[in-house]
Amino acid sequence: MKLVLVVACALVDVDNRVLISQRPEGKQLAGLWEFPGGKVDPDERPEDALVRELHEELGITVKPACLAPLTFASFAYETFHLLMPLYVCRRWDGFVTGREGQATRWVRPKQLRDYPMPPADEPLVAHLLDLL
Ligand SMILES: Nc1nc2c([nH]c(=O)n2[C@H]2C[C@H](O)[C@@H](COP(=O)(O)OP(=O)(O)OP(=O)(O)O)O2)c(=O)[nH]1
Repeated sequence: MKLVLVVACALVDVDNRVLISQRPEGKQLAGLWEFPGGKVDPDERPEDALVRELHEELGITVKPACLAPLTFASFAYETFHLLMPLYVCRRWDGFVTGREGQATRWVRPKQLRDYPMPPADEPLVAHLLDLL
């Protein structure tokens, strides 16, 4: 099966809340809450891909050095296998705005389970609860 590399980020604010965003209608997994991020382009460094996606999706500027690896998801979807490193980031410039029409929310770690997420993401929540 095709392996797809997607990078994702848990942005954490000063109150230890985590940013999630809702996948827009029309996309695969629409309506589910996910960590911002996206596919790594061929020849692109994962950290650079995440910096690019965070800027495109949320309008913030992040330094690659401010991305700390936390854990990863490995999940077999029907048509591809997702491998998704999850980084944590506590420092960025700018204000978070859903630039692609997506809803965004700052959520306390304990409340993450109240938001339906893609199946690949569910095991990640425990790691955030441990960390935060
Ligand atoms: N960004 C992100 N993607 C996730 C998460 N969990 C999860 O299963 N995914 C999946 C959904 C998509 O299949 C893929 C991310 O790709 P994407 O958002 O860049 O691409 P897409 O399918 O929306 O659209 P496209 O670029 O193929 O047009 O990873 C998550 O927490 N964050």
